[in-house]
Amino acid sequence: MINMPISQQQLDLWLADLNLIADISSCKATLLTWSAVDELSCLLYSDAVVENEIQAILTQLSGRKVINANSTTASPAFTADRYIKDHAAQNTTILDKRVSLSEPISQSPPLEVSQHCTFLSPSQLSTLVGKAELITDTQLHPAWCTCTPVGSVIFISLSWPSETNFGFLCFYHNDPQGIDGKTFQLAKLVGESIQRQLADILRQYNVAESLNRGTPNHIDVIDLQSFIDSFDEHIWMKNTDGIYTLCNRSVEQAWAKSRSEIIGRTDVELFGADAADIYLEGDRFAIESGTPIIVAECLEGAEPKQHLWLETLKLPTFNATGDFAGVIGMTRNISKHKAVEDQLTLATNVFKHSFEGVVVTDRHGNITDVNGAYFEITGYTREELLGQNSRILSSGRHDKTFFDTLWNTLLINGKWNGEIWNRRKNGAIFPQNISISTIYDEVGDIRYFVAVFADISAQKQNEAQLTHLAYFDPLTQLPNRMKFMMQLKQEVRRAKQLNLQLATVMIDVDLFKHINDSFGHSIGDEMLVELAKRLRSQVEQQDVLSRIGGDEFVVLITDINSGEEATLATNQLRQVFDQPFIVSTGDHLRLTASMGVSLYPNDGQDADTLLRNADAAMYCAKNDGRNNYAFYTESLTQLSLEHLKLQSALYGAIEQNALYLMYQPKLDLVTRKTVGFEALLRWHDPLLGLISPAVFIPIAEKVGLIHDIGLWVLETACRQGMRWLRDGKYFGRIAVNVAGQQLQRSSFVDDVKRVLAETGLPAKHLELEVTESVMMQNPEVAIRDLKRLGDLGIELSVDDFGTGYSSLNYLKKLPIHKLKIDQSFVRDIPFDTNNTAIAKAVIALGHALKLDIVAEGVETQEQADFLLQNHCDQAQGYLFSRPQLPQDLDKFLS
Ligand SMILES: Nc1nc2c(ncn2[C@@H]2O[C@H](COP(=O)(O)O[C@H]3[C@@H](O)[C@H](n4cnc5c(=O)[nH]c(N)nc54)O[C@@H]3COP(=O)(O)O)[C@@H](O)[C@H]2O)c(=O)[nH]1
Repeated sequence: MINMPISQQQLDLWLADLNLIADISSCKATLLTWSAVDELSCLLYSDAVVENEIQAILTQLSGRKVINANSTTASPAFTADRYIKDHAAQNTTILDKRVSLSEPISQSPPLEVSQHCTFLSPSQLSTLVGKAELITDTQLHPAWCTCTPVGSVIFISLSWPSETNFGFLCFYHNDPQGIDGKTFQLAKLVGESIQRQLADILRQYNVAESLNRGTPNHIDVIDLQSFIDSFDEHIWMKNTDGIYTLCNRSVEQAWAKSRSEIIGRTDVELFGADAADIYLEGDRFAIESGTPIIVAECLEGAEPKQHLWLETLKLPTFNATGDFAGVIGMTRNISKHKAVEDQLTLATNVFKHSFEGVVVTDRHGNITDVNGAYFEITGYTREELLGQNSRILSSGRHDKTFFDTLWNTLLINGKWNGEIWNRRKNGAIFPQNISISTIYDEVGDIRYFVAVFADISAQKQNEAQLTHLAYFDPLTQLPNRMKFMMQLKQEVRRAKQLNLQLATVMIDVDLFKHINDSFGHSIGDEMLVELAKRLRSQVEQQDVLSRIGGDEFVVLITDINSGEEATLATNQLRQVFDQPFIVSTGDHLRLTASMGVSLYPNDGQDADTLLRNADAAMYCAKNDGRNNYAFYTESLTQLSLEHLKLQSALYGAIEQNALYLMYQPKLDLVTRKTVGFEALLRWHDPLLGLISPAVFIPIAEKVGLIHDIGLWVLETACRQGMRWLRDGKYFGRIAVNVAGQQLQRSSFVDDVKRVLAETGLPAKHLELEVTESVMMQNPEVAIRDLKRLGDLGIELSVDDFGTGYSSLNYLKKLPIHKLKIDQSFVRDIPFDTNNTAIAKAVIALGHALKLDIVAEGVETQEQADFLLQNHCDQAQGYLFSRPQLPQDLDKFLS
């Protein structure tokens, strides 16, 4: 601030100038000044000026409330606003030149020193009055159109030499075009004159100040050299001709010249013309401004960090009579300061441009600074945040303990890192990864906290998606096995605590593979999605439904009180299969499922056991003919363990030659002659021993090995038949058992043809035994395929007849030749009246359909006699022969 008294005499002169121009140009004039509190007021005005005109101009130029509009006297001490203007640095070895205008000390109050502004040459100084504008018609000017009653106006800005604003010189007329270019020229002349007088006022003030200090005594003068030599700073003085008259030891060292080489010389002589120009320009500015200035210069080193930054204070000095006596210079090394400043700039830029949000709070958590990223992320403006407590962002997601731990860690360790959910201005909560550091003061007290955070919403979303993928089935969106197990474990814990019961229901869709094979996987997927939907609709909200495998679902029923309730719930689940599934092809497809139920706590105390036991029960249901459900019993555990062992052993059985065939003769009951042999598969595992096909065939079907095994049996049996044929042994037909899955395979007929072709066995020596239930599973397909096989010359028999449900309608359509009465009906005949009746009925039925009847499992003569008496055609059983290896069958071969 410049706080300078202006004499009444000076004000009178300026007023005279104003009146003169006003008279000559028939206009009105006013001189406006800025006050210490940044308010524009009227200092002087010419005759005929009216108050509301000044008011309008003041309002226009200051754009704010004005004071003292009609004052005609100078304020004894007024100040001017700061005016800062930047000029680009000149491209010389002196990289940066700045002039800081330190103003002289006034009487009262003291002036503020070090107002920084850009260095200006004397010629540039005159441009301070160049901020002049002539507006010939205020009504046509967008900024001035409201400034009635002023019609035309000239305004010229005035400054102190330090570029500190002084005020405005205004000439105006009430009419548009009332002011012309000539008045503008005159006005600028008056402006320049006032500008020069302002510089004189400042200079005179300085001289008066110096005189006030008194004359230096003799001792001061003689000790001057010693005095200045004691400074590390370079101190020198040049006279009015620019000749060095004084320098200290630091100058001699820095310039590598002795005092005698410096004193009496000019800058041109010492440093050459180019450098001298720059130095003298600074001197001139100090001289013309009459105030101290600071020039910063950089002496370039090889690398930026070797640059030497110097700052020279240039003070114009005056003798006792107030005449200019020369310039004193004091230079100090500001490289360290500059480095700190650079670091500060760098830190500021990092703060400003960081992608991470940065917030600085005081030790009470009140926000003192935020960077751009911070308010972009939070949605608040800087103004809204400053002074607020950082709690403003609190989402309410974290409890008191969380924040207690955070603050304790901060206080003890000085830093904390973690994830916090905060709330944006728009209310949305978002996760952030945040690092908070404590900043201490010199005595170790907490001064600030600085928090740097990244918005990790996107990362969280990705994580959530990955978690969803890890825990949910993408097709049905149901929890997967992993998620189900977690929930089951949790529910078991809860059930333990609250003494509750649970039911785990394993659901396996029967023969779902055929849907995929026959209709394609996308139809299969459609059905699974629909099935998931139907199952969901049957379970209670608190129950858990999960898809744990391709066609396997599991339901956890949490609220049951007894096994009966579990039965009810399971039956309800079964209802979802009642309706056909209408797929996108328009087909109405039906599904059935086998279900197994295990109960907590009876069937297992933990999640793994419960699931395993539900699985075992489900297999039991499956083995019982599918489309069924079973509850777990303890014996199932042992069974499923054995199944598992067998299952893995079965995979290597073919390669290890552990499979072989035995043959059981079939005899004509009348002639007792051999009519054929049934090939019966045997598996002797080196570790598990002899395993019955009744046990391992269903396992082979379950694990998908039945096709390979079935083909192996067919090939082996056909080769045996060929061997007998080659040996000239008559054997009738070799009967091979066909599993349900084999027959359902679309390539089955072609496989049989290929085996016959490869082995060379004529079809007339082959018989295929298909169980009644397999034929009835898909009678249309069975009729089609069996017919093709029959057409080849192969005989077909219905195995285990009587054990399943045969539709007579289909039976008569099937291209079959024989019915085999199941051994369960042969047992105990003729003594068991039921079996006797059934056996008779089957024989009658078969004969009615023109089929041969074979009784299996004939063990006694009574059975054989009964069958013969009742016209059964053929028989096989232990009575005649057990299944034998081929080499032991010679007596049955003719
Ligand atoms: N898909 C295939 N199934 C096959 C194959 N080989 C056998 N099997 C089926 O396994 C079941 C058990 O067979 P197995 O243990 O061989 O038992 C058969 C005979 O050994 C037995 N049998 C014969 N006579 C008597 C007797 O007088 N008493 C008595 N208790 N058992 C006797 O009966 C079974 C004959 O079965 P069947 O096929 O119904 O004629 C069985 O279901 C076989 O079908 C194969 O390669 N593939």
